[in-house]
Amino acid sequence: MRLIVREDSAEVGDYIANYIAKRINEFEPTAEKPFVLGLPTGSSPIPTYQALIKLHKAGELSFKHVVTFNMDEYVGLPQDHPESYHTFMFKHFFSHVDIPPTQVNLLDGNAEDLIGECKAYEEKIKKYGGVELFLGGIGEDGHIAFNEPGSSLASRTRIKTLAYDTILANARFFNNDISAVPRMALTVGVGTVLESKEIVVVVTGLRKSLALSKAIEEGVNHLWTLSALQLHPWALIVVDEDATAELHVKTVKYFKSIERVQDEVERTHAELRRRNKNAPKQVGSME
Ligand SMILES: N[C@@H]1[C@@H](O)[C@H](O)[C@@H](COP(=O)(O)O)O[C@@H]1O
Repeated sequence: MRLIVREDSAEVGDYIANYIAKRINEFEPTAEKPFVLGLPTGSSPIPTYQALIKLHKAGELSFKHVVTFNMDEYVGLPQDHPESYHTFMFKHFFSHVDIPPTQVNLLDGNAEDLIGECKAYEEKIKKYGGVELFLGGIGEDGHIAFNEPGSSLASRTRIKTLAYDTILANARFFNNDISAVPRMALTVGVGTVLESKEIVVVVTGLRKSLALSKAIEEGVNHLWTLSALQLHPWALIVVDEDATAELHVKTVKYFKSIERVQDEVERTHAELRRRNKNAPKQVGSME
């Protein structure tokens, strides 16, 4: 696992957007071989979406051959409700880029057969050959998507009852009216996320600092579902300084030093490739 620390949420957003853009561009997606991208909602990924939109408007990134799968959606909230994740995604991202709406996948929290909806979602992901990169955010209790504490680390897309803490945390989006927050959601499982080729998670703000320390400084534990990332071969967490508040100074210094060494290695390789086109493209990884 890699941890990248940036000064604030705007820098985190820029870092992740550039990272995703590089992955998509290197993949060279086509209609036959689209790039499959998993996406989250929440306030933390908004700077990433803004930075991705900027890259798109600058002509550096296209979503024409990108297929997206969102992580989760509330159950029972009308699709056009201002706080549905469907509305969120179009408002903050999809409406500003060139992704064809037919390539956007969101769970339908109003489906008559919710279990069937979850099953079909998993099947559709499989049909595309799996998710290439899953971008995620976390809740204060360390949940990834809506995989609340105690979720099976092998869980798949399913209906989930929300933890009371999450209902409280999300009440800010419903005029602080706790009773207006849906009690259930459809969410991809921890197992679904772990199956993607690569995972990138955004963690910003002091509120998330305890969850971050539990997830990376302690063992894999279903009470902090983000910790399951430790089992993944290619996981990256990008955080701001505030989110590191509960980490040991040693941990932060360690991950910062790895980033410095990796930058140096990449610069050396870029220089080698400039001088000798036959130099190997791959440099060592940091996972
Ligand atoms: N289900 C979503 C999560 O997927 C998201 O990560 C979390 C964080 O939201 P925020 O970034 O606003 O703190 O919100 C909800 O709980």
